[in-house]
Amino acid sequence: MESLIAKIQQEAASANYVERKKLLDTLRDLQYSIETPEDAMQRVIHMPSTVHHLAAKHSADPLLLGKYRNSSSVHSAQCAPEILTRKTGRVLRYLASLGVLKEAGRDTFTSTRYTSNLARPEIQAGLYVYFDMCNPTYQEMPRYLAETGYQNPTSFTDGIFQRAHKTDLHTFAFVHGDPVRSAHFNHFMKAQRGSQPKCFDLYPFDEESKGWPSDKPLFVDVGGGAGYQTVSFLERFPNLPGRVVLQDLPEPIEDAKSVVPENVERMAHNFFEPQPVIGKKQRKRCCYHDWSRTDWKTGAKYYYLRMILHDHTDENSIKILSNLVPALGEDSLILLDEMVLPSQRVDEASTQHDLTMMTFHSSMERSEEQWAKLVGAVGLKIKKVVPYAPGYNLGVVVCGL
Ligand SMILES: C[S@@+](CC[C@H](N)C(=O)[O-])C[C@H]1O[C@@H](n2cnc3c(N)ncnc32)[C@H](O)[C@@H]1O
Repeated sequence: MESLIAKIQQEAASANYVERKKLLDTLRDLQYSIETPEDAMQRVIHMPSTVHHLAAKHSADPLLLGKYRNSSSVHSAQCAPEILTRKTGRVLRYLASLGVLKEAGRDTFTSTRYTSNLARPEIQAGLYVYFDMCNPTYQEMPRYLAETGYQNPTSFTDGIFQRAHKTDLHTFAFVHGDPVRSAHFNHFMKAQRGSQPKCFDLYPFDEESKGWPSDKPLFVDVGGGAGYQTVSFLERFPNLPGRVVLQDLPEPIEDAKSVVPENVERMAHNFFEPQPVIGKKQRKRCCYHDWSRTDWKTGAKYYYLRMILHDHTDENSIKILSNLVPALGEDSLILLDEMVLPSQRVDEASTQHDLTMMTFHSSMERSEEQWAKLVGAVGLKIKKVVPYAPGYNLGVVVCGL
């Protein structure tokens, strides 16, 4: 057994990220293949809430995970007497049984890799979002689907989320209407796909924007949240010419103050309204003496939308895209940084994201065929699709006129 474990650890240490994911999937399947029915049931019935609950809701965050955050190596923590009451002692024991902590000896717990992974602030924010907002939607889902005849939900204001949270607000109005929820959600976006490759590693932004005038908008992060992607873009390409603009609803734009550098233009903008960043207007010369009367919009080079349209039904996505199309110039591109699902054998994480989209927003993750149909509906063409994290089905769907 020891040599088997050592061999697997060795494999993991030398694996690239695709191989590592394959290894994780294989180990999971191996675990399932040796479970009894009761083992499977016990794991499943506790899956959605316990770790989230402990890590996100009660004192577990500051007292437990926070305490072990920096203790990935030899640090061993004698638990403070106040959290070694019978009740919290039972919680620690439970977390240790899940591998979240390691029980090194009587009343002594040390961290594991799992501890420090969960203790990262942006991951804590994600656990909070799932515990606070997602899990109730999963509990509501069976009832909602039964009542609506197992149709795909499509309502923005009367979907599973609204029934679960007893609100008629659309999801983002609900989220940003509460400062604590809004802050957690915005921070959670940093964790989303945080350790996977980024499109900025692969997409040829530098090549494509050679010669772009420095007074024109280069990169507009539409619905960019608190700006974590804008920051990644600038870290990867600090010297590209042109303006960089971050747009979102007022609350994330406020949060972005402490995230993005000062040279980023922060702009509150509702993407259901016309895109205001259209660059300079120029007059187009048709022939030697004749200047056309028509103003020629130059548009920004990139309108970048990461994980935006997956939050929306086709109907609303068409509205969002329609508000971008008039801003486009000949050289403009809309970059949809999204999942591009394969037509079969979709992996666990992607199907989980898809179901979260269903319960949160009545929306979905899409395949390339679905993307083509969607952008085609507003007269756009897919120019290319650039996959950048194949194991996770992430890609940039590049669209233009
Ligand atoms: C899934 S998050 C993605 C955030 C960011 N693009 C990222 O990848 O980190 C969706 C974002 O859309 C924003 N959003 C929702 N409705 C919006 C609207 N009507 N106008 C502008 N932004 C909106 C939310 O505030 C949120 O920041």
